[in-house]
Amino acid sequence: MSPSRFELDSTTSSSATTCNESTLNISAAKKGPKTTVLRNLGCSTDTEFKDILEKIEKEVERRRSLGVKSAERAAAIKEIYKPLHDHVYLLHESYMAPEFKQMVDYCRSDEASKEGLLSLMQTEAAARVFRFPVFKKIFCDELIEEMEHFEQSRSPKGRPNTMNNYGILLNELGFDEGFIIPLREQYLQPLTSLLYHDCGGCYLDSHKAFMVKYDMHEDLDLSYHYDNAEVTLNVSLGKDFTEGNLYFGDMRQVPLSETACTEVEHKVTEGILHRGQHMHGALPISSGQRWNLIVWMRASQERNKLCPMCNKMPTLVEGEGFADGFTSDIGMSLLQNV
Ligand SMILES: O=C(O)CCC(=O)C(=O)O
Ligand SMILES: [Fe+2]
Repeated sequence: MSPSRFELDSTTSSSATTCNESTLNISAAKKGPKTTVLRNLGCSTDTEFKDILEKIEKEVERRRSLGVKSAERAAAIKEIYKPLHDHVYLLHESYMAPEFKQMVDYCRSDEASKEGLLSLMQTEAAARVFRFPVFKKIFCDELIEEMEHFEQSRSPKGRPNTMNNYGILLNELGFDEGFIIPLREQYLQPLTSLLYHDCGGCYLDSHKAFMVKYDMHEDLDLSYHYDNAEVTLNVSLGKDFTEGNLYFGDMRQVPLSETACTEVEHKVTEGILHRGQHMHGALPISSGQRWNLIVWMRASQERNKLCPMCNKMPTLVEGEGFADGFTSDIGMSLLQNV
């Protein structure tokens, strides 16, 4: 039986901790040390406090309802959406680049070692950032066609996160069972076990998968950030575009002043594998349209101990589907007693 999945209680994670508690009593909060964050952000008058607290409450509510809204969209999509290419929802080896299959076969073999795998890979593009062919071009084209068909449909659309306004959440379309789960379990985990054994690569047990899309008239780039993931796969699917390379800095724990960034070219059909906590961003495209498949892979064994987003012991509430990839065997009451 698989354990239930949990998400972060957004009312108590990172900056929301201070802010949510402040909502209880603005005047009292203004006197306490917990408002330092808001003060440092320039909040000093009653009106400013009230405004910011309203915004925070709205954001907390938005995050709390994400799972339920997503499940509602998934149900509506199942009901009304007619796929263009049914076959792209089921992972098949014929979609994969031969180099990728060779790497996976090697990793599944008894003599597999990290050094052996590295010798099969094209490059280590930056520190522990690996680039290699994943899919055949024909499959990449069909997957984009399916996304465009979906985008044009009247189905509701879930966007991946606040930084990405035009991407598509793949679980809502029904990609998890037949495509992303087998890709993660049978093909990616053999690689990540060797490459990222120190950050959960051996026991990735859930994910969040989505498409990102950049276009001259829409989003052009993605700011510097880290992922809510232990390990991330990012596959360039097309279409034709210029520029839009990825860049990588250092792990998020390293101060920006001590970080030099490395630009990594990302070619269509190739995947880039990196640690979720490795800071990165996407440079603006200068023409065309760029689509990427992003799989944020999670290891509950890692994140149950330390939340990768706020670097604290997580405080959890029960969530829909994979939620944020946390699990619990000890029951909600204990988890919420923080
Ligand atoms: O656009 C890209 O290639 C990067 C996307 C990314 O880093 C993300 O969605 O987390
Ligand atoms: Fe990212």
